[in-house]
Amino acid sequence: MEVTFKDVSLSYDGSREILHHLNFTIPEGTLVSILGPSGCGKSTTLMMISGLLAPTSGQIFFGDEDVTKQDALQRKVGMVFQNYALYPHLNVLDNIMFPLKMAKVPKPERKKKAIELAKLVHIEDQLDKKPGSLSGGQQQRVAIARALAKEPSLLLLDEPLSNLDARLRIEMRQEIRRIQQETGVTTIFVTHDQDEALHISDHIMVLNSGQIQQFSSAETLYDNPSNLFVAQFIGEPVINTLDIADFGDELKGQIDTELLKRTQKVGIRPEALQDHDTGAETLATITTKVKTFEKFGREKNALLDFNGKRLLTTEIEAEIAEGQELPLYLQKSGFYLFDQDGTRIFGGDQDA
Ligand SMILES: Nc1ncnc2c1ncn2[C@@H]1O[C@H](COP(=O)(O)OP(=O)(O)OP(=O)(O)O)[C@@H](O)[C@H]1O
Repeated sequence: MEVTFKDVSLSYDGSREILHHLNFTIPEGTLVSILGPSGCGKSTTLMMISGLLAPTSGQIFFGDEDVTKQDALQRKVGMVFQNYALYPHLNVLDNIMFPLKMAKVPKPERKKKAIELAKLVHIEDQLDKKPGSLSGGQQQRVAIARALAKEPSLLLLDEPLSNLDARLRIEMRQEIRRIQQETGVTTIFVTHDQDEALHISDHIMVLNSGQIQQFSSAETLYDNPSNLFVAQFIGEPVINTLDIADFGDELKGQIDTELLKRTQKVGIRPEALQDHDTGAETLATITTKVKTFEKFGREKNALLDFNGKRLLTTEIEAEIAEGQELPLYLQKSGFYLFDQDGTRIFGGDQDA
Protein backbone atom coordinates (compact mmCIF):
# COMPACT_ATOMS: atom_id res chain seq x y z
CA MET A 1 0.00 0.00 0.00
CA GLU A 2 1.30 3.43 -0.92
CA VAL A 3 1.35 5.87 2.01
CA THR A 4 1.21 9.64 1.58
CA PHE A 5 1.51 12.37 4.21
CA LYS A 6 0.20 15.79 3.14
CA ASP A 7 1.37 18.61 5.34
CA VAL A 8 1.11 16.54 8.53
CA SER A 9 2.03 18.18 11.83
CA LEU A 10 1.71 16.86 15.35
CA SER A 11 1.69 18.28 18.82
CA TYR A 12 1.03 16.06 21.85
CA ASP A 13 0.05 18.88 24.18
CA GLY A 14 -1.31 21.51 21.82
CA SER A 15 1.61 23.86 22.40
CA ARG A 16 4.91 22.18 21.44
CA GLU A 17 4.94 20.92 17.85
CA ILE A 18 6.88 17.64 17.56
CA LEU A 19 6.55 17.09 13.80
CA HIS A 20 6.42 19.95 11.35
CA HIS A 21 4.64 19.81 7.99
CA LEU A 22 5.67 16.34 6.86
CA ASN A 23 5.17 15.69 3.15
CA PHE A 24 6.21 12.35 1.68
CA THR A 25 5.09 9.31 -0.28
CA ILE A 26 6.19 5.78 0.53
CA PRO A 27 5.86 3.77 -2.68
CA GLU A 28 3.90 0.52 -2.63
CA GLY A 29 5.92 -2.65 -2.06
CA THR A 30 9.03 -0.92 -0.76
CA LEU A 31 10.94 -1.15 2.49
CA VAL A 32 11.46 2.29 3.97
CA SER A 33 13.44 3.16 7.09
CA ILE A 34 12.74 6.18 9.24
CA LEU A 35 16.15 7.11 10.61
CA GLY A 36 17.19 9.85 12.98
CA PRO A 37 18.59 10.64 16.41
CA SER A 38 16.72 9.95 19.63
CA GLY A 39 13.67 12.16 20.11
CA CYS A 40 13.48 13.38 16.48
CA GLY A 41 9.96 11.99 16.04
CA LYS A 42 10.45 8.58 14.39
CA SER A 43 8.05 6.61 16.59
CA THR A 44 5.53 9.45 16.49
CA THR A 45 5.59 9.34 12.67
CA LEU A 46 5.12 5.56 12.72
CA MET A 47 2.22 5.86 15.16
CA MET A 48 0.49 8.30 12.84
CA ILE A 49 0.99 5.90 9.92
CA SER A 50 -0.52 3.12 12.02
CA GLY A 51 -3.56 5.09 13.13
CA LEU A 52 -2.69 4.80 16.84
CA LEU A 53 -2.17 8.57 16.85
CA ALA A 54 -4.08 11.24 14.91
CA PRO A 55 -2.23 14.17 13.33
CA THR A 56 -2.90 17.64 14.71
CA SER A 57 -3.21 18.88 11.14
CA GLY A 58 -2.75 17.52 7.64
CA GLN A 59 -3.93 14.39 5.86
CA ILE A 60 -2.78 10.79 5.55
CA PHE A 61 -3.60 8.69 2.48
CA PHE A 62 -3.33 4.95 1.88
CA GLY A 63 -3.34 4.76 -1.91
CA ASP A 64 -6.02 7.28 -2.94
CA GLU A 65 -8.03 6.83 0.24
CA ASP A 66 -7.93 9.48 2.96
CA VAL A 67 -7.41 7.43 6.15
CA THR A 68 -6.69 10.37 8.47
CA LYS A 69 -9.71 9.60 10.62
CA GLN A 70 -9.39 5.80 10.54
CA ASP A 71 -8.00 3.86 13.51
CA ALA A 72 -5.32 1.15 13.36
CA LEU A 73 -7.88 -1.64 12.95
CA GLN A 74 -9.55 0.05 10.00
CA ARG A 75 -6.19 0.71 8.38
CA LYS A 76 -5.31 -3.02 8.74
CA VAL A 77 -1.69 -2.45 9.66
CA GLY A 78 0.58 -5.14 11.16
CA MET A 79 2.91 -3.93 13.88
CA VAL A 80 6.04 -5.30 15.51
CA PHE A 81 7.58 -3.62 18.52
CA GLN A 82 10.99 -3.86 20.08
CA ASN A 83 9.72 -5.92 23.03
CA TYR A 84 7.86 -8.36 20.66
CA ALA A 85 4.71 -8.25 22.85
CA LEU A 86 4.03 -11.98 22.41
CA TYR A 87 1.48 -13.73 24.62
CA PRO A 88 3.65 -15.63 27.13
CA HIS A 89 1.06 -18.31 27.92
CA LEU A 90 0.45 -19.21 24.26
CA ASN A 91 2.78 -21.38 22.21
CA VAL A 92 4.30 -20.19 18.92
CA LEU A 93 1.50 -21.56 16.75
CA ASP A 94 -1.23 -20.04 18.93
CA ASN A 95 0.58 -16.71 19.02
CA ILE A 96 0.69 -16.56 15.23
CA MET A 97 -2.93 -17.72 14.98
CA PHE A 98 -4.20 -15.26 17.57
CA PRO A 99 -5.16 -12.37 15.23
CA LEU A 100 -6.94 -14.86 12.97
CA LYS A 101 -8.85 -16.27 15.94
CA MET A 102 -9.94 -12.73 16.84
CA ALA A 103 -11.06 -12.29 13.23
CA LYS A 104 -13.11 -15.50 13.63
CA VAL A 105 -11.26 -17.35 10.87
CA PRO A 106 -12.24 -21.07 11.11
CA LYS A 107 -9.67 -23.20 12.96
CA PRO A 108 -8.37 -25.40 10.11
CA GLU A 109 -7.88 -22.37 7.93
CA ARG A 110 -6.09 -20.35 10.57
CA LYS A 111 -3.84 -23.26 11.40
CA LYS A 112 -2.92 -23.70 7.76
CA LYS A 113 -2.18 -19.99 7.41
CA ALA A 114 -0.14 -19.89 10.66
CA ILE A 115 1.99 -22.84 9.56
CA GLU A 116 2.62 -21.15 6.21
CA LEU A 117 3.75 -18.02 8.03
CA ALA A 118 5.90 -20.00 10.47
CA LYS A 119 7.64 -21.48 7.44
CA LEU A 120 8.06 -18.05 5.87
CA VAL A 121 9.85 -16.74 8.98
CA HIS A 122 11.73 -20.06 9.54
CA ILE A 123 10.23 -20.89 12.92
CA GLU A 124 8.25 -23.97 11.89
CA ASP A 125 10.33 -26.28 14.09
CA GLN A 126 9.38 -24.38 17.28
CA LEU A 127 5.58 -24.37 17.01
CA ASP A 128 4.89 -25.98 20.41
CA LYS A 129 7.27 -23.80 22.39
CA LYS A 130 6.27 -20.90 24.61
CA PRO A 131 7.91 -17.51 23.86
CA GLY A 132 9.88 -17.66 27.12
CA SER A 133 11.93 -20.60 25.84
CA LEU A 134 12.83 -18.93 22.52
CA SER A 135 15.84 -16.73 21.74
CA GLY A 136 15.32 -13.03 21.03
CA GLY A 137 15.70 -13.60 17.29
CA GLN A 138 13.16 -16.45 17.34
CA GLN A 139 10.69 -14.32 19.30
CA GLN A 140 11.11 -11.59 16.72
CA ARG A 141 10.34 -14.08 13.94
CA VAL A 142 7.12 -15.08 15.75
CA ALA A 143 6.16 -11.42 16.18
CA ILE A 144 6.67 -10.80 12.44
CA ALA A 145 4.64 -13.87 11.50
CA ARG A 146 1.83 -12.77 13.81
CA ALA A 147 1.87 -9.26 12.33
CA LEU A 148 1.60 -10.74 8.83
CA ALA A 149 -1.24 -13.13 9.73
CA LYS A 150 -4.04 -10.81 8.68
CA GLU A 151 -2.35 -9.88 5.42
CA PRO A 152 -1.85 -6.30 6.54
CA SER A 153 -1.84 -3.28 4.28
CA LEU A 154 1.50 -2.33 5.82
CA LEU A 155 4.05 -3.93 8.10
CA LEU A 156 5.31 -1.43 10.67
CA LEU A 157 8.39 -2.20 12.75
CA ASP A 158 9.52 0.04 15.61
CA GLU A 159 13.19 -0.55 16.51
CA PRO A 160 12.58 -4.31 16.13
CA LEU A 161 16.22 -5.31 16.50
CA SER A 162 17.35 -3.21 19.42
CA ASN A 163 17.03 -6.01 21.98
CA LEU A 164 19.22 -8.39 19.99
CA ASP A 165 22.98 -8.86 20.20
CA ALA A 166 25.18 -7.57 17.37
CA ARG A 167 25.35 -10.81 15.34
CA LEU A 168 21.64 -11.54 15.62
CA ARG A 169 20.83 -7.98 14.59
CA ILE A 170 22.66 -8.52 11.32
CA GLU A 171 20.99 -11.89 10.77
CA MET A 172 17.52 -10.54 11.56
CA ARG A 173 17.84 -7.45 9.41
CA GLN A 174 18.64 -9.72 6.47
CA GLU A 175 15.65 -11.84 7.41
CA ILE A 176 13.35 -8.82 7.51
CA ARG A 177 14.57 -7.88 4.03
CA ARG A 178 13.99 -11.43 2.76
CA ILE A 179 10.51 -11.67 4.28
CA GLN A 180 9.59 -8.25 2.89
CA GLN A 181 10.76 -9.26 -0.58
CA GLU A 182 8.96 -12.62 -0.45
CA THR A 183 5.68 -11.10 0.68
CA GLY A 184 5.96 -7.78 -1.18
CA VAL A 185 4.26 -6.03 1.74
CA THR A 186 5.10 -2.33 2.09
CA THR A 187 7.25 -2.18 5.20
CA ILE A 188 8.22 0.79 7.34
CA PHE A 189 11.01 0.36 9.79
CA VAL A 190 12.04 2.77 12.55
CA THR A 191 15.67 2.76 13.62
CA HIS A 192 18.32 5.07 15.02
CA ASP A 193 21.03 2.81 13.60
CA GLN A 194 22.27 4.02 10.20
CA ASP A 195 23.94 0.71 9.44
CA GLU A 196 20.62 -1.07 9.78
CA ALA A 197 18.81 1.48 7.62
CA LEU A 198 21.50 1.58 4.95
CA HIS A 199 21.59 -2.20 4.59
CA ILE A 200 17.95 -3.12 4.28
CA SER A 201 16.00 -0.20 2.88
CA ASP A 202 14.93 0.83 -0.59
CA HIS A 203 14.56 4.37 0.69
CA ILE A 204 15.52 6.11 3.91
CA MET A 205 13.71 9.02 5.48
CA VAL A 206 16.16 11.01 7.58
CA LEU A 207 14.38 12.94 10.29
CA ASN A 208 15.79 15.56 12.63
CA SER A 209 13.90 17.81 15.03
CA GLY A 210 10.58 16.77 13.54
CA GLN A 211 11.52 17.65 9.97
CA ILE A 212 12.42 15.50 6.98
CA GLN A 213 16.02 16.24 6.08
CA GLN A 214 16.13 13.96 3.06
CA PHE A 215 14.18 10.99 1.72
CA SER A 216 16.16 8.94 -0.78
CA SER A 217 18.21 5.80 -1.36
CA ALA A 218 21.19 5.00 0.87
CA GLU A 219 23.55 5.75 -1.99
CA THR A 220 22.04 9.17 -2.65
CA LEU A 221 22.15 10.07 1.04
CA TYR A 222 25.85 9.27 1.09
CA ASP A 223 26.86 10.76 -2.26
CA ASN A 224 24.45 13.69 -2.39
CA PRO A 225 23.55 14.73 1.15
CA SER A 226 21.16 17.64 0.88
CA ASN A 227 22.57 19.31 3.96
CA LEU A 228 25.25 19.20 6.62
CA PHE A 229 23.07 17.24 9.06
CA VAL A 230 22.65 14.35 6.59
CA ALA A 231 26.33 14.48 5.60
CA GLN A 232 27.32 14.15 9.25
CA PHE A 233 24.65 11.62 10.17
CA ILE A 234 25.30 9.18 7.30
CA GLY A 235 28.71 7.57 6.91
CA GLU A 236 31.15 5.73 9.13
CA PRO A 237 33.73 7.04 9.92
CA VAL A 238 31.96 10.38 10.15
CA ILE A 239 32.67 13.00 7.49
CA ASN A 240 35.36 15.57 8.38
CA THR A 241 33.80 18.98 8.96
CA LEU A 242 35.86 22.17 8.82
CA ASP A 243 35.07 25.87 8.70
CA ILE A 244 35.84 27.55 5.39
CA ALA A 245 38.10 29.85 7.42
CA ASP A 246 40.33 26.84 8.22
CA PHE A 247 41.50 26.91 4.61
CA GLY A 248 44.11 29.31 3.28
CA ASP A 249 44.41 29.60 -0.48
CA GLU A 250 44.10 25.88 -1.14
CA LEU A 251 40.65 26.08 -2.74
CA LYS A 252 41.11 29.34 -4.60
CA GLY A 253 41.02 28.96 -8.36
CA GLN A 254 39.47 25.51 -7.99
CA ILE A 255 36.02 26.60 -6.89
CA ASP A 256 33.98 29.59 -7.96
CA THR A 257 34.80 32.61 -5.74
CA GLU A 258 31.13 33.46 -5.23
CA LEU A 259 30.45 29.93 -3.94
CA LEU A 260 33.41 30.14 -1.59
CA LYS A 261 32.06 33.43 -0.23
CA ARG A 262 28.72 31.79 0.58
CA THR A 263 30.38 28.77 2.20
CA GLN A 264 30.36 28.29 5.94
CA LYS A 265 31.28 24.61 6.39
CA VAL A 266 33.39 22.19 4.38
CA GLY A 267 32.68 18.45 4.47
CA ILE A 268 35.36 15.95 3.42
CA ARG A 269 34.68 12.21 3.48
CA PRO A 270 37.63 10.28 4.95
CA GLU A 271 38.13 8.49 1.62
CA ALA A 272 38.43 11.80 -0.25
CA LEU A 273 41.87 12.33 1.32
CA GLN A 274 44.43 10.24 -0.57
CA ASP A 275 48.17 10.08 -0.05
CA HIS A 276 48.82 9.48 -3.75
CA ASP A 277 47.39 10.58 -7.06
CA THR A 278 44.63 8.07 -7.83
CA GLY A 279 43.86 9.62 -11.22
CA ALA A 280 40.46 10.80 -9.92
CA GLU A 281 39.68 14.51 -10.05
CA THR A 282 41.72 16.35 -7.42
CA LEU A 283 40.65 19.75 -6.10
CA ALA A 284 43.80 20.61 -4.21
CA THR A 285 46.81 19.23 -2.43
CA ILE A 286 46.98 20.09 1.23
CA THR A 287 49.74 19.77 3.76
CA THR A 288 48.96 17.93 6.96
CA LYS A 289 50.87 16.51 9.90
CA VAL A 290 50.31 12.96 11.18
CA LYS A 291 48.97 12.87 14.74
CA THR A 292 48.15 9.17 15.05
CA PHE A 293 48.00 6.19 12.70
CA GLU A 294 46.11 3.02 13.57
CA LYS A 295 45.93 -0.16 11.55
CA PHE A 296 43.77 -3.15 12.42
CA GLY A 297 42.56 -5.73 9.94
CA ARG A 298 41.51 -3.93 6.79
CA GLU A 299 41.04 -0.63 8.59
CA LYS A 300 43.62 2.11 8.44
CA ASN A 301 42.81 5.34 10.20
CA ALA A 302 45.17 8.28 10.17
CA LEU A 303 44.35 11.29 12.29
CA LEU A 304 45.95 14.41 10.87
CA ASP A 305 46.45 18.02 11.78
CA PHE A 306 45.49 20.54 9.10
CA ASN A 307 45.98 24.20 10.02
CA GLY A 308 45.27 23.31 13.65
CA LYS A 309 42.13 21.27 12.84
CA ARG A 310 41.63 17.53 12.90
CA LEU A 311 41.16 15.43 9.76
CA LEU A 312 40.66 11.68 9.46
CA THR A 313 41.58 9.63 6.42
CA THR A 314 41.15 5.93 5.78
CA GLU A 315 43.26 5.90 2.62
CA ILE A 316 46.93 5.87 3.60
CA GLU A 317 49.00 3.53 1.41
CA ALA A 318 52.51 4.61 2.37
CA GLU A 319 54.36 3.81 5.58
CA ILE A 320 53.90 6.86 7.77
CA ALA A 321 55.18 7.89 11.17
CA GLU A 322 53.50 10.00 13.79
CA GLY A 323 54.70 13.60 13.68
CA GLN A 324 55.72 13.59 10.01
CA GLU A 325 54.40 15.99 7.40
CA LEU A 326 52.02 14.43 4.91
CA PRO A 327 50.83 16.04 1.68
CA LEU A 328 47.38 14.82 0.68
CA TYR A 329 45.35 14.88 -2.51
CA LEU A 330 41.94 16.33 -1.80
CA GLN A 331 39.60 14.57 -4.20
CA LYS A 332 36.47 16.15 -5.61
CA SER A 333 34.37 13.05 -4.99
CA GLY A 334 33.44 13.20 -1.30
CA PHE A 335 34.10 16.94 -0.96
CA TYR A 336 31.18 19.27 -0.16
CA LEU A 337 30.49 22.89 0.70
CA PHE A 338 27.56 24.00 2.85
CA ASP A 339 26.14 27.49 3.27
CA GLN A 340 25.11 29.18 6.51
CA ASP A 341 21.79 27.26 6.56
CA GLY A 342 23.67 23.99 6.16
CA THR A 343 22.43 23.49 2.57
CA ARG A 344 24.85 21.77 0.21
CA ILE A 345 26.01 24.25 -2.43
CA PHE A 346 28.94 22.31 -3.92
CA GLY A 347 29.85 18.64 -4.35
CA GLY A 348 27.98 15.48 -5.34
CA ASP A 349 25.65 15.90 -8.29
CA GLN A 350 25.14 19.64 -8.37
CA ASP A 351 21.56 19.28 -9.52
CA ALA A 352 20.62 16.46 -7.09
N1 LIG B 1 3.00 10.54 24.57
C1 LIG B 1 3.78 11.63 24.49
N2 LIG B 1 3.42 12.78 25.11
C2 LIG B 1 4.20 13.89 25.02
N3 LIG B 1 5.36 13.95 24.34
C3 LIG B 1 5.79 12.83 23.72
C4 LIG B 1 5.02 11.61 23.77
N4 LIG B 1 5.68 10.67 23.05
C5 LIG B 1 6.80 11.27 22.58
N5 LIG B 1 6.86 12.56 22.99
C6 LIG B 1 7.93 13.53 22.64
O1 LIG B 1 7.93 13.67 21.24
C7 LIG B 1 9.26 13.76 20.73
C8 LIG B 1 9.48 12.70 19.69
O2 LIG B 1 9.38 11.42 20.30
P1 LIG B 1 9.49 10.06 19.48
O3 LIG B 1 9.31 8.94 20.46
O4 LIG B 1 8.61 10.11 18.31
O5 LIG B 1 11.00 10.15 19.01
P2 LIG B 1 11.94 9.00 18.43
O6 LIG B 1 12.68 9.62 17.30
O7 LIG B 1 11.16 7.77 18.13
O8 LIG B 1 12.91 8.79 19.65
P3 LIG B 1 13.64 7.46 20.20
O9 LIG B 1 14.62 7.03 19.14
O10 LIG B 1 14.33 7.96 21.42
O11 LIG B 1 12.57 6.45 20.46
C9 LIG B 1 10.18 13.66 21.94
O12 LIG B 1 10.54 14.97 22.34
C10 LIG B 1 9.30 13.00 23.00
O13 LIG B 1 9.68 13.43 24.28
